[in-house]
Amino acid sequence: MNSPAASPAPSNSPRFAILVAGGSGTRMGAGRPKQFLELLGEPVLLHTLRRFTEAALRVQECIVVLPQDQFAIWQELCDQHRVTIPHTVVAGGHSRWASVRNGLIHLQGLTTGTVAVHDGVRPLVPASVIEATFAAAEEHGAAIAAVAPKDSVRSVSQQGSFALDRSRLRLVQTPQCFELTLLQRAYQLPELSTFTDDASVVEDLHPIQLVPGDYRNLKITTPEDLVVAEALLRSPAL
Ligand SMILES: Nc1ccn([C@@H]2O[C@H](COP(=O)(O)OP(=O)(O)OP(=O)(O)O)[C@@H](O)[C@H]2O)c(=O)n1
Ligand SMILES: C[C@](O)(CO)[C@H](O)COP(=O)(O)O
Repeated sequence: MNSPAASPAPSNSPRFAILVAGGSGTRMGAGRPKQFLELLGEPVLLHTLRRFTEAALRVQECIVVLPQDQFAIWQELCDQHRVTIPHTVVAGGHSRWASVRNGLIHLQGLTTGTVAVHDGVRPLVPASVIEATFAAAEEHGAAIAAVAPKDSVRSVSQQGSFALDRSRLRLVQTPQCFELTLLQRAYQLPELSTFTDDASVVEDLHPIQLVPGDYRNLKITTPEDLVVAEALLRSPAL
């Protein structure tokens, strides 16, 4: 059931970011979790954290979600790279959903504000996309970044495959921003295997606004993504 659009948040309403980095990076197949692999000499997660701490974004607190057994590695990396960016580290869970929920537990008790959930392994997200997604969520309650597919798309089954109308499809990115109490309510519902992102957790409670994402905002998933990400980071346009 969809509830009516939230009333717009005031422009000084607090903003929070949950950066989920609790995964194990099986598709990357590297010796260490992909959030700690280096891009231009710095960990992927550090690039991501920096994106959310640009002053103009007014993010009050960044919560980094990591597997508990990786806290020490992250601390070592922060020491090694002299990281002074304030952030809170919270333990991850058995799935992305559980990691987001743990991030939200840290914000328990707060009743106002907007929260961005972002993959710790999307280090190239432009500040303009973060700002636009926060602003849309502050106006409408729930907003996510997405881009149109560039390739043709087919639906496959054991019977064969057929073409889909790509003009009706969008590829979903993060950040995904929500009015804090809406996201808290959505994450009190039971976990479903169909949840692949936060919009799928929220959509039965509230309509989701789509905000133009960015093709450079790739998710580091397989080894070639690292090569592309480094090339993009070197390009002056980002
Ligand atoms: N238990 C989990 C699983 C995933 N994530 C995070 O969710 C984001 C998107 O997930 P994905 O790219 O699938 O990361 P991994 O789960 O690490 O990768 P893989 O599926 O290849 O194992 C990543 O930032 C990942 O760290 C998380 O916080 N907690
Ligand atoms: C949240 C996400 O990045 C949006 O595209 C994506 O759904 C994560 O999926 P994954 O299966 O964890 O890679």
